[in-house]
Amino acid sequence: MWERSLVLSAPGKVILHGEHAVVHGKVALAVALDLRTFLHLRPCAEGKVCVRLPGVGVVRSWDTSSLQALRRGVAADFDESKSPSVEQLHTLKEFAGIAAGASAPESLATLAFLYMCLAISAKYGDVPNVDILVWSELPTGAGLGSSAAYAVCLAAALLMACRAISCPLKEGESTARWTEEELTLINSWAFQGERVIHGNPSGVDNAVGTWGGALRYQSGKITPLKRVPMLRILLTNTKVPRSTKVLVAGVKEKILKFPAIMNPVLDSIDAISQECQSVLEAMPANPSPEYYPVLEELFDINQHHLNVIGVGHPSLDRLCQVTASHGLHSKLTGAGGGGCGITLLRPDTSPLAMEAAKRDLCACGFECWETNIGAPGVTLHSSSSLNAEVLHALSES
Ligand SMILES: Nc1ncnc2c1ncn2[C@@H]1O[C@H](COP(=O)(O)OP(=O)(O)O)[C@@H](O)[C@H]1O
Ligand SMILES: C[C@@](O)(CCOP(=O)(O)O)CC(=O)O
Ligand SMILES: [Mg+2]
Repeated sequence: MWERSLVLSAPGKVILHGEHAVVHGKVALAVALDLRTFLHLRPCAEGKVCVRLPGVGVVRSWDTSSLQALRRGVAADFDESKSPSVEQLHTLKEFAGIAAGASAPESLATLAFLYMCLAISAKYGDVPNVDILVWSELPTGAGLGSSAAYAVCLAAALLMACRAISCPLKEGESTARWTEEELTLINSWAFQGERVIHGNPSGVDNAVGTWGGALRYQSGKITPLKRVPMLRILLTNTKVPRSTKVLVAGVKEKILKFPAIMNPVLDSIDAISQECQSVLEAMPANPSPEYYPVLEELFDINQHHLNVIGVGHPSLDRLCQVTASHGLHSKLTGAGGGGCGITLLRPDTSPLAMEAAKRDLCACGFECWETNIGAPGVTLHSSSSLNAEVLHALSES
């Protein structure tokens, strides 16, 4: 029963190779991050739907009856396989008092919530009386898939609230996950949320948020990587804000303008992803340094390609230069245009060299930290399993 208060979470992701190209049908390799978005779901007694999104400054509530009426007005063709239409989004914006062209984080987050709440409830029953709080360990709009983690959490919570999926947590268990079939449903609704936020997402980010681990993604086909070695990755946030939607649209424009020039670049990125997959799957769990020169060269080549397709940024160039001065190789990750870069750390990278690189990156105003990759996908938590930080966020709400 979901009637009790529940917490669920979904991870962010790092794209190793294939960002942007994956929107155009090429292969991407992506891994789940150990930074997560959390959602607290509880029933709202007074016939209301309440949503609090402290990360983007949203506190909204609506009467369930007004959402029900709104749904009747726009619901006819809600389906997890259909893109949200311009008309539907227009109606929802008017209802929520969001300006037509608004692209601010709070507007997109509210719109995604409203769309998913109405669409999921239209398919599975009445608009549920829910109180939803979402908070995240992920920086927003930095290339680590915060939009997908948000959409995956919303999809799982709303599907549970509408009883379209089970509440898999058994008495005495600290965490639980859903069946493959239920995860497929969560993923397809999360993709709709990503569509509201991104316009034209590939689906790789919500796939990682749903399934976790490390996977290859191409045109909706999700294949877990056979073997993933212990890769050490340094993540650096340049803190330069950017919008995935705008960057993805810019790449499309460039491809349309120069197809003969841009398509070979996308093919080359595809080949990089495939080459990287072969290397990773051939590597032992604790790889020796001899595997690294190829991985490093693939990072360098892809970073040049991403500049060619127009998603670089001076802050990312700086990041690459600084790490190169310490013998380390980096590329942007996610949509680029600022946001985060990843740096491959070798097994023989000395702690001293890494500290020096970190110090120089911080001196540029960047924030950096070492990450663990391959985290689990969307997960339901018992309150006893939540760590102190999560409990603190809950108690503050
Ligand atoms: N914790 C959150 N709460 C509400 N909305 C969020 C949250 N995290 C992300 N979002 C939504 O996702 C958008 C950022 O998505 P995007 O530009 O794709 O960047 P990224 O996915 O790389 O973080 C935000 O503008 C906001 O609408
Ligand atoms: C650029 C892209 O490949 C990844 C975007 O990731 P993010 O939103 O920047 O975390 C777009 C997509 O795959 O939908
Ligand atoms: Mg995103």
